[in-house]
Order: sequence, then C-alpha cells, then structure tokens
Amino acid sequence: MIDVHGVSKAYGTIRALSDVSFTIEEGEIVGLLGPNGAGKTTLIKILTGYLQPDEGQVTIAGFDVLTQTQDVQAHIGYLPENAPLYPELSVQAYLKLMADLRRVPPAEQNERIARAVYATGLTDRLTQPIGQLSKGYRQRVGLAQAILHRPKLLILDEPTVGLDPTQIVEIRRLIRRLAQHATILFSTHILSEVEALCDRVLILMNGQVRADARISELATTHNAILVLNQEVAGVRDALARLDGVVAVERDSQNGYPFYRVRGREDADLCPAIYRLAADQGWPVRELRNDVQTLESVFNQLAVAA
Ligand SMILES: Nc1ncnc2c1ncn2[C@@H]1O[C@H](COP(=O)(O)OP(=O)(O)OP(=O)(O)O)[C@@H](O)[C@H]1O
Repeated sequence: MIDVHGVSKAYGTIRALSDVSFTIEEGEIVGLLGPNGAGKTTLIKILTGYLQPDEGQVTIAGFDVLTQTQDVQAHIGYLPENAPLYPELSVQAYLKLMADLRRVPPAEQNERIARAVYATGLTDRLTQPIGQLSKGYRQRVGLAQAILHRPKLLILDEPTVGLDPTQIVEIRRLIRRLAQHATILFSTHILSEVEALCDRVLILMNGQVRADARISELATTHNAILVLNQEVAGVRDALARLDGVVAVERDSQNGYPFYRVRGREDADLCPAIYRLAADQGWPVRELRNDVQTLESVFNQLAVAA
C-alpha cells in the first residue's frame, strides 16, 4: 500500500529526513512514533503529496506521489495536524463543501456524508457551527472529511494531540473502527497510543527510521540478563558455549558485572544459565528474561541518538 524508498528532505541546512525507506502492507495499522522535530509531519506531507522530497520515491497504491499526485490523493484520507476547518460553517455544510472539493458525484454525496457522520459519531452535531464544537468533536469532523471518499488508506498526523483523556479514548475507538476497512498510518509522540492501537511501529528519530517492529514481537524475547555480585573469570566464554546462545555482551549495572545473553529464536536461556551458574558456583545477583517493551526500545534508541 505504501512504498517509501530513500526519501530525504532538508529545509535549508536542517535535515528533516535522511534516506527513509519502509513499506506498509494493506490492512496494517502502523504508528509513526518520534519525539518533537523527528520529521513525522514532513514525512506525512511527502506521503500525501503536499511536499516534494529532495531525493527518493514514494508509491501509494501503485501510484507515484510525484507524478501521479491526484491519483494518490484520491486513494488517501488525510487528517493534517491542526486540520483546517471553517469555524462559521455547520458540520453538514463543511462536509458538503469537502465532498464537492473531493469531486464526490452529487448523487452520492448525501449517502457518503451520512456514512462518514455515522462512523465518526457526529449525527447529533450536524447543524452546529464547527467553531462551537469541542476540540474532540472538531477532530471527529476532521476524520469525517478524511473518510468521505472511502479511502483505502488513512494518514493521520497526531490525531489525539490536545484532546482530553475521554476524547482520546473516543478517537482511538474510532480509529480502531476505521481500521476495519482501511490501512492506517498515524503519527504520534505518545508511546501508549502506539501500544493501544497499532500492529506495528516505525520509530523516527532525527529524520531516520531507527526501528521497525511488530508490537506483538516486542514483548517476546530470546535474550536473558545475568548480573553477578562480583567478578568471576571466564563467565562470558562459558555463557557463549551454551546451546542456543548467539552472542554475549558484557556491561556493568551499578558496578556489578552484567551480561546480556542473546539467544536463537527458539532459545529459552534462563534454565540453562541457571544450571551453569549453579554448577560453577557463580555468585548470582539476578537472572531474568530480557523483556523488551516499546518504552525500553524507545529509550535505548533515544540514548543512542
Ligand atoms: N517549513 C519549515 N522550514 C524550516 N524547517 C522546518 C520546516 N518544517 C519543519 N522544519 C524542521 O524540520 C524538522 C522536522 O520537523 P517536523 O515538523 O517534520 O517534525 P515532527 O516530528 O512532526 O515534530 P512535531 O512532533 O513537533 O510536530 C524540525 O527540525 C523542524 O524544525
């Protein structure tokens, strides 16, 4: 559905994106996670054809964003950060305007608007001027305009920013519902949002994709952590000789010798390490599976950046 290859973009001397590549398959919900200034909005503007990259190619639903921009935009529902809404228009009048702009055939407009309004829970707000709506409801109007033309791909830039907790829950529920019929890519800087909604996360930092992971895989681990109370000679080599071990990293944790033991995919290392430590009489302080969370991955990347 989305194919991004070697995309770079600079604003003067600021490199907003550097050689970004990834693909997104139909039906996925992908979170684009990154701190402020990571390049999320820049990437989204490039994907939606509103900004040209300096280098690289983007294909959406088989169309090239640079040369077939209108075809691409016809396939996308886009919720920009701070969606431009007309405060004096009623919800209904605004959606009619957007249907005209999207060239939805007049005979189909009423039905399309009714469906979008129903999907976004706006039925009882139709006649209200947008300017009088709460921020959560305005965001729903932004989503309603994004799905008017029944796009197969929704691209949402920080869809819950500035909303209160109740509104956040409602918008997330709505996104989950929309995901039954469309592929979704949305940007956020909130870790829990990604965990709550996504199948997969792309972590963008300093304009680069630093991680691309399935949320379900993050929690599983083939690695173990061993911390000893004091130095013992030969631990690293002995660990490396265990069946299923592919690498052993040595570090220190509050001054104690610390080993991260990386295993093959089918490995369950802790029992074997426990037996080895008992045989050798190692002064074990801690032995555990090295469970990754999105937060731990993000923190490791942030420290390395
Ligand atoms: N029009 C512009 N002119 C100059 N620099 C820009 C422009 N737009 C963005 N930048 C810079 O490019 C970098 C990436 O910005 P971008 O808005 O894409 O990041 P972001 O991840 O969306 O951040 P945020 O979460 O704060 O919206 C930042 O350093 C930003 O200051």
